[in-house]
Amino acid sequence: MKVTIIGTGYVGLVSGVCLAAKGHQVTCVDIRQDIVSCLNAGNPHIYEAGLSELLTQVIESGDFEATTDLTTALDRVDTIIVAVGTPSDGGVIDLSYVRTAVRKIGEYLKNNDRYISIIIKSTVIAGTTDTVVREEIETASGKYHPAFGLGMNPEFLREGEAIDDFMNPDRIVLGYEDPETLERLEALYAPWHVDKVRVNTRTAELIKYANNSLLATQISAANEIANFAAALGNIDIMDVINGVSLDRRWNPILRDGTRLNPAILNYLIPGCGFGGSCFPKDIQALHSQGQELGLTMDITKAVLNVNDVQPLQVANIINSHIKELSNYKILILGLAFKPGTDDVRESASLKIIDSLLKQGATIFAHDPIAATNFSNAMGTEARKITITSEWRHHINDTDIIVIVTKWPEYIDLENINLSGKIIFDTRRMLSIEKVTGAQYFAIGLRQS
Ligand SMILES: NC(=O)c1ccc[n+]([C@@H]2O[C@H](COP(=O)([O-])OP(=O)(O)OC[C@H]3O[C@@H](n4cnc5c(N)ncnc54)[C@H](O)[C@@H]3O)[C@@H](O)[C@H]2O)c1
Ligand SMILES: O=c1ccn([C@@H]2O[C@H](COP(=O)(O)OP(=O)(O)O[C@H]3O[C@H](CO)[C@@H](O)[C@H](O)[C@H]3O)[C@@H](O)[C@H]2O)c(=O)[nH]1
Repeated sequence: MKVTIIGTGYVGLVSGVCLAAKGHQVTCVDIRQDIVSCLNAGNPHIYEAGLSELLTQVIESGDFEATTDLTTALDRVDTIIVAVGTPSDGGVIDLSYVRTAVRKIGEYLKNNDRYISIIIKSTVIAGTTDTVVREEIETASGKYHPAFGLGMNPEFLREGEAIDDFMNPDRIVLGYEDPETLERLEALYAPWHVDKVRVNTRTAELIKYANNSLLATQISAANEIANFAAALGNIDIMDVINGVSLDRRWNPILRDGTRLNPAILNYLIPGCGFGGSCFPKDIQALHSQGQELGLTMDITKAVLNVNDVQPLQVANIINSHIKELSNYKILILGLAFKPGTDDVRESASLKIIDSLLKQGATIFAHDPIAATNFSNAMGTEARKITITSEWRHHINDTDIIVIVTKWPEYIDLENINLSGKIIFDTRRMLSIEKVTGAQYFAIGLRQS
């Protein structure tokens, strides 16, 4: 099947190469010529494990091409996927990229009588595809749905595991407003044999938000209890979480007496808050849409409130031992919002470094792949910190080491003599007993 994808970021590019690897002929469109040139040369502009190899493979098989030429890309296909960004504009979803992309499709349809299905993959608030998207296309084309098709196929990939998530999804949600579009979605995902959920587009949209919101709610709830444990003292929140997770409703006991160990139990680790390109903006968008509907959205608001201040726990906990940080050298390990990605959007490191700089600390910072993106995100403030590619060289020279991103290489800290230092493990990466000589700090742990 031939398919065009508009927007070639984390989602559009990963979807494009994976659909091509499954045998579809994919054209990816982006407005940025630099991205398109890199992709056609086989070089992804983002980091994802396995992406580079898969891109080379699908270019060589002739199943993948990138272009800035939307018209030619539309000439080739009857199915278009829209995967442009939907950032937050002061807490409200910014649909301008989606509007622009679908308006251009509408302008194309004005002079073209083929039946084209437009499928939104971008995360958009419930009711967007069957109102905003439909109206943009109708206004620009002068044609009315169902003269064209409308679908919504939310994406659930996690950065760092994006290829594997796309190739082996938990389920595929096929949102549709007309039977022809459902047929095309079925054909597109025919190579995948997993649970498929067939619903209208606004249900598909809300499945995406509910999924992210319920995960984020659990993170904030766990973080609040972690802060409680630390405030009371002499409790390690990990012992509490372990105790709770033996409830059979969290972790069922199988007939042979073993446990099911659901993935959520490895996922949920109290720390310095959720970041990334999705949770913060999506939870904000859900909150503001709920308020527009006249709802108070109290839980959603609380999830955001807890998360906003959670990175500041790092400075707070350090300050409970050291009041004045201006003579201290601090090494921040990890700048990406999570391991396996170079994405720094809403990374906890941004807030942690900002709070420590305000106290006059000297900051060294390391990330194996996200340092350049982080520097760009900090802007002129980046001049106030030293970004290093050799974190081990700075150990002797620093007083406090803060692990913010769980990059596997930082486990080496268990084998390094850290005498006299503070190690702050915000991701519970290290075994406390293996940290030699250092004072071990973590969220949800205050040893008396
Ligand atoms: N990043 C993730 O892990 C993830 C996972 C699931 C869903 N999503 C959702 O998918 C959407 C895309 O996210 P992303 O992280 O891939 O975004 P991104 O910012 O990485 O990529 C968006 C791309 O769209 C391009 N673009 C913008 N307007 C365009 C236009 N009119 N024509 C062609 N290209 C255009 C941009 O140049 C950019 O390359 C968002 O709605 C996001 O919420 C993201
Ligand atoms: O107990 C936890 C678990 C996660 N996080 C943080 O939560 C954020 C999100 O993590 P994760 O879900 O692994 O990464 P994303 O790549 O942002 O993926 C989420 O957002 C995507 C975009 O919507 C969805 O597609 C995925 O299903 C959803 O997991 C990261 O900052 C994590 O460090 C915590 O702070 N504590």
